[in-house]
Order: sequence, then C-alpha cells, then structure tokens
Amino acid sequence: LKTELCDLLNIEKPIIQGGMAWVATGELAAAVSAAGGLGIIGAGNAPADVIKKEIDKVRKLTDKPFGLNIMLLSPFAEEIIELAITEKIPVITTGAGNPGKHVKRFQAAGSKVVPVVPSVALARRMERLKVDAVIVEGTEAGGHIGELTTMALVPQVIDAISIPVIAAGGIADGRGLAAALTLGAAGVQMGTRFVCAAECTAAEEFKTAILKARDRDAVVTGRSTGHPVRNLKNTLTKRIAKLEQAGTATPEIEELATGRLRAAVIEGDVTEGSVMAGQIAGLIADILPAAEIIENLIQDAEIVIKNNCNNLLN
Ligand SMILES: O=C(O)COc1ccc(-c2c[nH]c(CNC(=O)Nc3ncc(Sc4ccccn4)s3)n2)cc1
Repeated sequence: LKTELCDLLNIEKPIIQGGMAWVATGELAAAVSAAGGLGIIGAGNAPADVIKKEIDKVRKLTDKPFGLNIMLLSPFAEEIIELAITEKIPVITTGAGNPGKHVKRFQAAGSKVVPVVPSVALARRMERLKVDAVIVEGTEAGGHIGELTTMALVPQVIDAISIPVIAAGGIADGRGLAAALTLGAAGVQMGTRFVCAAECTAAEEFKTAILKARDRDAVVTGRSTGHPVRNLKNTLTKRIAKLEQAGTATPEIEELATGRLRAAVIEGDVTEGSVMAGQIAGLIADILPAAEIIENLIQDAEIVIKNNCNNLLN
C-alpha cells in the first residue's frame, strides 16, 4: 500500500505519528520511522537543548527519515526553528499557528515542510507559500483543535489545493486509513493511537486512561480562551467547564488546559493533569509495539479496500 506521500517523504508506509508535546520523544519517533512510517519528535513547549537530545537519540536508533513538530505557540518556537534548520531535519511539521515566514529557510536547508491546517483558507495559504504537503486535522483530534470534522474538512481541502493532503483526527485503525485514502488523502497522521505504543515513554497512567476511555470521554475545554483543547474528562476538565459556564474566562483556564499536560504525561496525574487525547480513544484497547500498530493498519486497510469496496460494487 503505497501513495505519493511515500515518495515525497521517502517512507515505506503513508503513516505519520503525530508530534505530540511531551509524548513524542526520540524513542517513539525512532520506532515509528524504523517500522517504515514517519516518526516525529514533538517540540511542544520545550527549549532547544532538550529537543537536541531527542534528535540525537533518534539518529542513534535509526537512519530512516524522521520529523520534528514545531508548536508555534511555544515560547521557545524561535530557537526550535533555528535548531531545525541547523540540524537539517528531514521533515518539519508545525501546529497551532502559521509557519508562513519560515517555509523558505526550512526548504533551503533541505527539509520538507508539512504544516497542520484546521481550515480550507489556511490550506490554500500554505499552498501559495509552496509547502510540500498539509496535514488536515479534524476536531476529533486530541489537544489544540479546530472546529471542523475530518470527514467534512478533508474532501474540501483536497478539492481546494493540489499538493498532497494527510488526514488526521479520529483515525486509529485500518478502516480509518482506508476511509482517508477513499476521500483522496495521500496518508494519515495518528496521535492518540501512538500514545498507546509500547515504545511511547508517557506514564502508564496516561496510557491506561486512554484504554479506559469511552466514545464521549474526550471533551473540549478552553473555547472561551480561543484555544480549544480536547482532553479526557476528569476533575480538571469538570472544574474548567464550571469556570467557563460561569463566564469567568480567566488566564487560569488557559494555564489549566495547556500548562497541565506535563503533569498528565510525565507524572501520570490523570485526575488534575490535562489528558490530551482524541475522540478515537474509545476505539483503542491495547498497547502494541509501533511496528505492529503500523502492520495491522496496512493489513486491515488492504482487507477493507479489497472486500468492502468490491462487495459494494458487485
Ligand atoms: O495563524 C492562524 O491563522 C491560525 O493558524 C492555525 C490555527 C490552529 C492550528 C492547529 C490546530 N491544530 C493544530 C495541530 N495540533 C496541535 O497543535 N495540537 C496541540 N495540542 C496541544 C498543544 S499545546 C498548546 C495548545 C494551545 C495553546 C498552547 N499550547 S498544540 N494546529 C494551525 C494553524
């Protein structure tokens, strides 16, 4: 199962692991890249020296291409951008902002640039800036989200631009990959599914919270601050919801949502931490090695495409 994305990014399988803050470390990125997908280090809100260590880790573990995700709301975004250019990272993805003014410098250093976009307008703007592809992320995703669903947004972006589209948000098995390819996407990006990879270094409590989650547990907080974030329902989200219902939109809500991610991922505090995860958490029931996650995805997608589609046509 190959697509134009495989040629563009020099990967065997059109599967990208999301560059999640605190979660996407060198170990996880290396395991996904070694298995033929594209592993991505998540810079999140970390400083350059911390991320440099993760880059060195990946380069020790595999010589396959890998990526770095730059979260543009990070206070350290500028130094991470300089690090990415110096390190000649094969693929750079960006989130939570517009990477417009950096695209040319990234590409001059030999990097492919693949921004996440939450709308058709931003996808069009990125194409005009000559980025290499876009990740179209639906509101089903965990973390900082847009308002449109993957099912509605992906085909509209595909009709609006001519560079490859990667579908993200609500995808965790072969059916999701088959659906994305049927919509015309060149591949998929998965975050929540790879949190439950054996090589993921997130706290066991964080992974267990995802395994236990049901369909309606991935709720959105922080709409009142303009930075909506999807996380699993817990004491923290209930407290934020009360503050927002009372109309007391305070900086505390922003801090609560994004400042508490580390507590959940690193310390395993899944009651007062921000357990960022997508709506697909309810589908994930096992912790598997990254290579198995990828193998299952490809095999199941090929079965769906061969069987379901053919039966429908006969
Ligand atoms: O500048 C503009 O026009 C706005 O552009 C954009 C607006 C939103 C996005 C966007 C949506 N989703 C993504 C990719 N996903 C993410 O970025 N997910 C994230 N999860 C946790 C994060 S940590 C955080 C979150 C909020 C505030 C501070 N820190 S970032 N990017 C991309 C571009």
